Formats: sequence, structure tokens, C-alpha cells
Amino acid sequence: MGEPVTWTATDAAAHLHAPTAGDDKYSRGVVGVQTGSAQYPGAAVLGVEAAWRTGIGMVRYLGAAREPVMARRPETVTADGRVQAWLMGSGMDAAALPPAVADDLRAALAGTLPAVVDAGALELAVGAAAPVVVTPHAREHDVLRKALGLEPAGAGRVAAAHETAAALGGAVLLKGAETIVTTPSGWTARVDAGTPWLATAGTGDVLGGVLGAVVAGAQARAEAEGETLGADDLGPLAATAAWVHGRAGVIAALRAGAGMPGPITALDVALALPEAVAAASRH
Ligand SMILES: NC(=O)C1=CN([C@@H]2O[C@H](COP(=O)(O)OP(=O)(O)OC[C@H]3O[C@@H](n4cnc5c(N)ncnc54)[C@H](O)[C@@H]3O)[C@@H](O)[C@H]2O)[C@@H](O)CC1
Ligand SMILES: Nc1ncnc2c1ncn2[C@@H]1O[C@H](COP(=O)(O)OP(=O)(O)O)[C@@H](O)[C@H]1O
Repeated sequence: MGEPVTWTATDAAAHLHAPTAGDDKYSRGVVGVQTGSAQYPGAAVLGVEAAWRTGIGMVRYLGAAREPVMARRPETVTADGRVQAWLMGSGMDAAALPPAVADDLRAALAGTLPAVVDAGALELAVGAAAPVVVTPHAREHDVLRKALGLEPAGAGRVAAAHETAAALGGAVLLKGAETIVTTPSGWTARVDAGTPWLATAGTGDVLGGVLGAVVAGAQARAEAEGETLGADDLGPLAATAAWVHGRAGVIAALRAGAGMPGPITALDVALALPEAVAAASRH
């Protein structure tokens, strides 16, 4: 494992791309979203909102929370079709995945497009053919490690996250006050751009949407060059998403407290994403 780098605004800026005159909605990337459930419809709304507000050509929502998603974001497309990356698992309970949903997720993970795998889909990432980046919090990390035949992580978060990435063959974004991102080859970053005000329900679902949009955009650019992303490419993209999400949390908290940090909701974080993207782009 390499020495962890501390991810900065300048690093994030290098992985965020403003549209140009030559772009159209497809060249900017389409993220296919399989999130939410009857139990957790809000997670789908949050992820879709976040993907749009990060900057993306199209969000294609194919999950079970179509009604609340469309009520909040009517620009979302719900017809099946071409995508450049998948976002899956937020707002899903692994123990209660309907078989048809599990089949759809497995089919995506058996493909070649990059996938952001969160919450209820994490264990399906084990053995995936697709390049994956998983986004567990501490407890989910231990559940994933168990599925990989590893012991609970313990105190050494960086080493444990890398061990998970190596065993999975995918990138790992381990959430917490400090976010760790690491890839199978050993590239590792620390991201602490956020605020403890982010410790509120649904902010992880927002992060999934940010990362889905960043990965779909990068895959669209790779495809234009006749290339495709691999698991190691997903590390810097995940660190960038964590930086943007953290900065959006800070912006939202300062806005909530009228200049002093104050309490925020996950939707507040999603609404602050354009300012966070713009803040990175100034570097
Ligand atoms: N509005 C919504 O629809 C929301 C849906 N959510 C979804 O709810 C599902 C379950 O989420 P959770 O895993 O948080 O489950 P729970 O909130 O049911 O928590 C289960 C257990 O996980 C542990 N845990 C939760 N968050 C942790 C953290 N950050 N670090 C360490 N341990 C933690 C706690 O011990 C907790 O008792 C996921 O699919 C998630 O995407 C949540 O994101 C909250 C908001
Ligand atoms: N104390 C904290 N300081 C900074 N960021 C935090 C803190 N606690 C949680 N976060 C961030 O908030 C998000 C919480 O995600 P997650 O645990 O998946 O919540 P949820 O499941 O409710 O969406 C992550 O991005 C995490 O890094």
C-alpha cells in the first residue's frame, strides 16, 4: 500500500469537468440508478438529486421509488436505455432484496460498466466482473469484510480498507469523519473536507449520487477515447466525490447557521453541491 495522499481542492478540480460547446447530454454521461425501496424511498430521492446537482448529462432512474423521485426531479428519465455507470444499493436492505431487483443488480455487476455499490448491494460486489467502488460506513465495512472472509476492521482503518480493496478487487471508499479511499493496487487517499454536521441520516445516499455522476462522466470521456475505466481509475474519482460532498456539507452548514456552522439535512447537502463543484473548479 502506498503512503496515503491528502485529497485537496486542486486534486478534485482535476477530476471535475465543466461542459464545453461540443458537449451534449450523452457525451457528459448517463448514470443508471438502482436505489431505494418501499422501506427507504427517500434514499433514492437524495441520490438522484445529488447526481443531478453534481453535473451530469442524464440520470436514468430504474429503481422502486419512481414516484417520489419524479415528484422531486421530473427531468429524471425512467425508461431503460444506455448508461455509462451504475449507482446501486442505497436505500436497499440486503436481507429484503426482491429477487427481481437482486437479478438486475447482479446483471449490472456482471457487465463491464463501472458501478458504485452502496448499502444493501455491498455484498453483491463480491466476485463482480464490473469495476466497482464500494461505499460502506464502518458497520457495512465489517459486513463486507465478513463476506470476503476477512476479520472485522478494528482500529487501523487505512490498512483495513486497503485489505478489503485487495480482497475485493475493487476500490473502497470507507465513510466516517475522515473518509479513506483505496484501490486494489494500493493507491490511497484521505479526505477530510467535511464537517461533523454531516453525521445525519441520508448524507451517505447523497454521496452515492455524487460519485455516480462523477464516475459516469469519467466513463463517458473514457469511451470517447475508445477506453473504459478500471477499478484503479475509480479511486481518484471516489476521493473527488468525497471532497465535493464534504465541501457541500461545510457550505450547507455555514448557510444554515448564517455564517456559523449550523444543523443541516441531507437534502441541504445536495442543494449545496453546485457551489462545492464551483469551489473546486476555482483551483
Ligand atoms: N431517508 C432514507 O431513505 C434513508 C435511507 N437510508 C438507508 O437505510 C439503509 C440502512 O442504513 P444503515 O446502515 O445506516 O442502517 P441503520 O440506520 O438501520 O443502522 C443499522 C446499524 O448500523 C450501524 N451504523 C449505522 N450507521 C453507521 C455508521 N455511519 N458507522 C458505523 N455504524 C453505523 C448502527 O450500529 C446501527 O444500529 C441503507 O439502505 C441506507 O441507504 C439511510 O441512508 C438513512 C436515510
Ligand atoms: N462525524 C463526521 N464528520 C464528518 N463527516 C461525517 C461524520 N459522520 C458521518 N460523516 C459523513 O456523512 C456520511 C454518512 O453516510 P452514511 O453513514 O452512509 O449515512 P446514511 O446511511 O444515513 O446516508 C458519510 O459521507 C460520512 O463520511
